[in-house]
Amino acid sequence: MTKEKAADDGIIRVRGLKNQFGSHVVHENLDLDVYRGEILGVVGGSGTGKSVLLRSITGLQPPSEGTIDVLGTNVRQADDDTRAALEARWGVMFQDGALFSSLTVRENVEVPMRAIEGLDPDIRRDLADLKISMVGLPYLAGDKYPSELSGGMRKRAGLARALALDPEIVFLDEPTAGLDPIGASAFDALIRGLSRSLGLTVFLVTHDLDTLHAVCDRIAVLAEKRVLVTGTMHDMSQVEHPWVHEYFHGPRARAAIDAAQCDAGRKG
Ligand SMILES: Nc1ncnc2c1ncn2[C@@H]1O[C@H](COP(=O)(O)OP(=O)(O)OP(=O)(O)O)[C@@H](O)[C@H]1O
Repeated sequence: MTKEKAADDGIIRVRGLKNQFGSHVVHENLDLDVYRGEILGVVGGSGTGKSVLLRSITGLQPPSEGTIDVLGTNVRQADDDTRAALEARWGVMFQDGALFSSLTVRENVEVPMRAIEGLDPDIRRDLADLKISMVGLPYLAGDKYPSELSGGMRKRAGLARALALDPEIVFLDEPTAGLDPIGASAFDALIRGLSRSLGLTVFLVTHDLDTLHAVCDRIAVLAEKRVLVTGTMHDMSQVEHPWVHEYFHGPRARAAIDAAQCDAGRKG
């Protein structure tokens, strides 16, 4: 996947985005393209506005300025019906899974499906169980409440809910945060496998260098209130900007490169 992708492959197109809270300008003149079928990793220092960007694209955080097109629809100008139809074509997984604590995992996954008129409850239940198994949770997890699950299982449940309506795009906010390294690698493999098998486009906010190596086709770096640079991991290693250089050449970056090479060696 390269920066020269054809414009009609663009599935998300952000132009001139501005987000401001009081006098605090988080984004200014931010442009970003996400291409169909790719896994885009969004990185940047703490407070650079990665989550705000995700929330702007998904309509949860109305920006001060700019245009946001998703799947050919201008998100900011869409009427309620158009927005509802659009929201059915994407799924969002928030950091903590954002599950309803009073519902079982299966009931949580069924929540987005309740918007489908005339869907038989038994079929809805079966579909929810299918999503639960797709994310690698044991069958019995469907009957459990979020509080009865480990952090990693809750994240998987959150992903199952994001996949409830067979979306074309999934937005993931720090999916591996708080997981141990083995759990994080397993989650990386799950994201990669689902993206490839379902043809999903993935917008993935992360701090996790291992995830960038293992999962992402392309990286977008947020700095100086905008998307400073986009490209492959290899492209990132050539960028001279101080934050980008430190992030992609620091001790953690070297450890992640060693781990990725080790993994490639095992597979090869
Ligand atoms: N609703 C809000 N009201 C006021 N300020 C906000 C609001 N949402 C976000 N911000 C501010 O916007 C900035 C960007 O926040 P955001 O959570 O997007 O950063 P981030 O890059 O995701 O950070 P981190 O990597 O630490 O999660 C922060 O300074 C935050 O305090």
